[in-house]
Amino acid sequence: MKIKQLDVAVIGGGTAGLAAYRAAKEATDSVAIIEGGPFGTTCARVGCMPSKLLIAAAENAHQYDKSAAFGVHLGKPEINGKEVMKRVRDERDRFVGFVLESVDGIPESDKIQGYAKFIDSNTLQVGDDLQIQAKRIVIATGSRPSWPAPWNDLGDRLVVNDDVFNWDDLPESVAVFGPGVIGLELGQALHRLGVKVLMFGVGGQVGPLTDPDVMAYAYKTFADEFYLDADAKVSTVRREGDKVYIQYTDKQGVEQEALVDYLVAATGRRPNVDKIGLDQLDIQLDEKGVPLADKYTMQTSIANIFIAGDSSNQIPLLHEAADQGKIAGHNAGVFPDIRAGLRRTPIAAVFSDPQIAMIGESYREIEKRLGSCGCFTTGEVSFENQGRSRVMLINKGLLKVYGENGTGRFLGAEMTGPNAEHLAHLLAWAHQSKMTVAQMLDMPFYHPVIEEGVRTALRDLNSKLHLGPEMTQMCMECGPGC
Ligand SMILES: Cc1cc2nc3c(=O)[nH]c(=O)nc-3n(C[C@H](O)[C@H](O)[C@H](O)COP(=O)(O)OP(=O)(O)OC[C@H]3O[C@@H](n4cnc5c(N)ncnc54)[C@H](O)[C@@H]3O)c2cc1C
Ligand SMILES: NC(=O)c1ccc[n+]([C@@H]2O[C@H](COP(=O)([O-])OP(=O)(O)OC[C@H]3O[C@@H](n4cnc5c(N)ncnc54)[C@H](O)[C@@H]3O)[C@@H](O)[C@H]2O)c1
Repeated sequence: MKIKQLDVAVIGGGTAGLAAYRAAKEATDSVAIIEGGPFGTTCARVGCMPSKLLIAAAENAHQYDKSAAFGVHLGKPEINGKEVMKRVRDERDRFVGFVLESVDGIPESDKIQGYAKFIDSNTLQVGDDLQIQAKRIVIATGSRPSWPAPWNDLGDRLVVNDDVFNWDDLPESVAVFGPGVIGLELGQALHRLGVKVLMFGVGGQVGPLTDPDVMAYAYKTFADEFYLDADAKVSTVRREGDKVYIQYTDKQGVEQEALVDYLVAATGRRPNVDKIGLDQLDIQLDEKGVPLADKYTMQTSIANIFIAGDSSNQIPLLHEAADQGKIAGHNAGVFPDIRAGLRRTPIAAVFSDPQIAMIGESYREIEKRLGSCGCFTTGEVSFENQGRSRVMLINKGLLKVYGENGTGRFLGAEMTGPNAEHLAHLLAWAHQSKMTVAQMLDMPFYHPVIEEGVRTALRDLNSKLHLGPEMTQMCMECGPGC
């Protein structure tokens, strides 16, 4: 058995692991990163980037549906599935290439290929013939898709996001299970690219939303475009030849049968911490078996072990993985003199159409914290009559903004609607700056822009907080349709 001594060992060479490696390296030269699979990151290989590439193709195909309303008749698009998937794969490979270039810049002696498992809180077994003795360890092992075990009988007809981005061609039909973030993004994109899509959820949940009004709006909008039952009653799922047979009761209560090419499982992801030997450690775990960690230091209940990224089960998003990795790596490097790192205002965007965004505290969190004392108020705007959105024919959406009674502090927002990815940044920056609703309204707003919709929601909120004047409907002082 080969023994390697290190100050810091980072398990996992994804976004969080690479950030942790770099941060730890600033404090000590004795750092290594252990990767069990290929380098390249989930984001670039099978996550953020290929999903946005597929969506970009779908948005282009969708222009055809929209243009006639402007009097512009483009003709029915011919969608070449092979070309669509080739661009997705080629561009995906470019993004992976950029990551690999940066990994190439890491000295070979700092990179260890193999799957790591804890033997004790300072020792890792990597493969059969290497043991690493590390003073500090960062767990950055990411997450993987999870699905109900009986679906394994579908064999290669059961696919997850990783498989979709490797397709050579588009299939004719799919059933997407899980109208969460991945399900909505992939399912709607496939639908717009001409694939027949059935989408099934459980319990009525749509996307990551927690505000019931915004969720109901989003549900109706997506269900108007393709078959979506967010609280589906599916009685049979089985393989039939090269197809998947599905029996379900539709939203009208009628028994239906469908044969589709694939079942796309988008039923959530689980942190990769179940096979890394945590049972060898006396470490505190949450109800899902994930090590508990301080959100500001990323330190677990074992002082020399840190965790970052999707494996921490905190906020499974790319920028959070990078931030957490930096914090965990820095603290592993300077241990025991650890520091609280910067945690930014939460921001999340779903790249569906209309997009979905959440900023700051969610409605559910605010309701739990302030609901019983009646200490918060909600303002809202519908984008249906919002001027700029109507001009562009993207006038679908609802934005709800939440403010604290008395102080007028902006607490958070949930929305589905046009340009949500951009509006979310405005709102998140205001939230992180701890602005009040009145201060946000002091900021400039151009005309005619979609941001004027945000101003309407903030005015509504300020008025309901009894901090601003009554709302004037159809006010003309800032231009038509503001
Ligand atoms: C389809 C999809 C779309 C997404 N879109 C977005 C988006 O638009 N915006 C956004 O912010 N986020 C998005 N995400 C989420 C984002 O991709 C993740 O939050 C982020 O990539 C997590 O990074 P990570 O470093 O924690 O994990 P990873 O990048 O997965 O890295 C973990 C690494 O650890 C390795 N590993 C695991 N176990 C071991 C072990 N025992 N030993 C050694 N190595 C090990 C793995 O091989 C892997 O390389 C998306 C995710 C998916 C799946
Ligand atoms: N745009 C983005 O930022 C982006 C895009 C994709 C993924 N992500 C990240 O990846 C994470 C995982 O995404 P996800 O979509 O897999 O998880 P998710 O938790 O967002 O959605 C899973 C959905 O599946 C449903 N579900 C669970 N079991 C089911 C079953 N048996 N049948 C039908 N539906 C079922 C759940 O109710 C939920 O709606 C997200 O939380 C997000 O952090 C982010």
